[in-house]
Amino acid sequence: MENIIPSAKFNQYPVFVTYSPTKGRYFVAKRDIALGEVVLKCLPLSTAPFDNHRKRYCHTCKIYNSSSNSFKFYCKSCDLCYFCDRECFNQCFPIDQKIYEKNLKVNDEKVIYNKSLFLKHELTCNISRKFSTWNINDKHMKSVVRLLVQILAERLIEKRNDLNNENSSELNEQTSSVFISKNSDFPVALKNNFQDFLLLQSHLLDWPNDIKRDWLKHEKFLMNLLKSSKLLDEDDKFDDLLHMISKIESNGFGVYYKCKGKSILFGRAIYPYASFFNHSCDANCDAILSTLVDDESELLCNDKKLHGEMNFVALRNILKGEELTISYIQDENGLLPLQSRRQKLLSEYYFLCQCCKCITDEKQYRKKKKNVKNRNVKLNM
Ligand SMILES: C[S@@+](CC[C@H](N)C(=O)[O-])C[C@H]1O[C@@H](n2cnc3c(N)ncnc32)[C@H](O)[C@@H]1O
Repeated sequence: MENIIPSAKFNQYPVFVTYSPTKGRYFVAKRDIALGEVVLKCLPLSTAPFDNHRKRYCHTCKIYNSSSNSFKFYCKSCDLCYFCDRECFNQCFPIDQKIYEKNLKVNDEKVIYNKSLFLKHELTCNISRKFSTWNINDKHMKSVVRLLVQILAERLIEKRNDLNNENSSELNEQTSSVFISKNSDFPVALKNNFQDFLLLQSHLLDWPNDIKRDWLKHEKFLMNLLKSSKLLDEDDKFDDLLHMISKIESNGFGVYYKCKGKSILFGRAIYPYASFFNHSCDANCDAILSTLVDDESELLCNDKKLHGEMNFVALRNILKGEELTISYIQDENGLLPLQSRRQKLLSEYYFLCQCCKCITDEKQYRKKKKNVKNRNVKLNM
């Protein structure tokens, strides 16, 4: 748990990671940070739209187009991966690669097919098709397993890469990047690999029995499914998978699009480095996804290479040495009382919130309680 991520990883950003026994690892400001400043940019390790949103979510560039009923390009085999245009389709299916290379260019920069995307799809297409036979209505569980499948595929690709003694940096280079751009903005978004995912915190041991029981009901189906696709290692036990599932649950980000002023959740994603943001009920940072569309369904960001990228932005001026936090729960106006906030975080994330606001509120609550008790004692005298 004390595994601290080397600061060098965040060289370009005004942050570093440190550790506290009560809250684990967390981000701290390396210098004063101004309101609105981007403190971190990350690319997803894996993303999973909910079933009813998959046809409007581009598997390659990660755009969500709420104004489209369904994208025209998709994998007819798994019916899970949809693509906003031919260009994105060809990133995943290099069959048309020759035609593609001849005809397509983005801003005069050569666009190459994404080897990692292609390999991952090859490894998971079969399993995605078999998913339709999974008798479960829980969209949360489904999206968690979809993320798990992609993460296991990532593990296999990285392992094969090591075995083949290939230049792993070459594949890692392509792991999360969609379009390779010569003049990408500085600082560039951070990419992650399976080892980064392994560093994340699991709360499996804190799970209530009913949650564990729910997952155990599906043990046979999931183990068979994963074994048949060769995504499992020989020594993988269901318990190992449950730890990964817990990592996904405790560290996953909801991905939203905007419609009529409301944020609508369309899936989940894993951004391992971004998972070092602890929660605060008075957070000083917020996560913004480049895939967002505004009320008129117009894309806020037209640059394909930036879709799926999560930007973390300062919500106020932050002093050097301050902890950087985001909010895991929705409480826009800060109206939820201490008990409700803590209860929500306990039931959804399995931890007792120790943020500054909760600690201050708790002290006030105790003081009030003590005063009432003293008053009652006096009245009884
Ligand atoms: C997304 S991770 C954040 C990074 C984490 N501290 C670590 O070391 O990996 C979420 C976990 O961090 C801890 N955490 C985050 N915010 C916290 C808070 N306000 N109070 C106590 N623990 C917190 C909890 O264990 C939670 O499950």
